Amino acid sequence: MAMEKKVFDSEEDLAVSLAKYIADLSAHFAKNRGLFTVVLSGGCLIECLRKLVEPPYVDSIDWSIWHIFWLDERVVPKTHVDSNYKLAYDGFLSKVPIPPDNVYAIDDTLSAEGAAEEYEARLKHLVSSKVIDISSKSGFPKFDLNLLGMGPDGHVASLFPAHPLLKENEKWVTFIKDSPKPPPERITLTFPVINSSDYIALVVPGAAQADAVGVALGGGSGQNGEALLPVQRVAAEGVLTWFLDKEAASKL
Ligand SMILES: O=C1O[C@H](COP(=O)(O)O)[C@@H](O)[C@H](O)[C@H]1O
Repeated sequence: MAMEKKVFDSEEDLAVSLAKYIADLSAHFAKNRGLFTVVLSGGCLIECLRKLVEPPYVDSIDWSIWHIFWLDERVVPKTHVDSNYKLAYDGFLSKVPIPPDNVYAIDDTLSAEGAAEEYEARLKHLVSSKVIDISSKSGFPKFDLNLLGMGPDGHVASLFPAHPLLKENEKWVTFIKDSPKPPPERITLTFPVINSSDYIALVVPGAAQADAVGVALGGGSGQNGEALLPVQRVAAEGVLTWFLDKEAASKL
């Protein structure tokens, strides 16, 4: 796997560079695949996408090829303030002409178990219809671009430090009922799926994440060499790019 680290003077500069990175990948996949599968997380990520919904990108990107998925979701209605769908819709999806049929939200009418099973079944169907590729290396679904955030404790998606779900290596989608960060019930893609992505952007602005960035990029590990933080388990089949501002990078 190739890994790049970009550190920006400000969160504004990070957002500008992230928009160009995503627009370039969209053009690349438009040319090579005719489709662009993009996974969104919640949290700060959506705010960092704000330059994509402005000129020149809002008018120059071919939004018709985009297919949108969620990295994780909270078990709440789509209208709830904690919903990652609502966050993405309000801040991004409502501002760009992605075809509504290409937006694959996690079902908010089901239990955590039910929603995870239903999303995995939907992903399998989309693999059969060739919207999503399968990784020839891992056998798991391979998204074109996975846009990840990271919490101050180093969690990514709804995969938290020292939680047994970190080691899930069969399911594509799973659920958690004891998330240390509220709300407790969530649905999440698993590490084998995340790590089969062609491109991953780890978008981490702000001083609150500095300690975790310091451990992750400083190579900190536990007694038996195991990763201390969930974010240290992130890898991409293609390229993993860290987008940091100088506050987030202050402990490097
Ligand atoms: O709970 C969550 O947290 C992570 C990180 O959020 P951030 O606000 O620290 O960026 C987020 O990526 C995930 O999607 C979300 O459900």
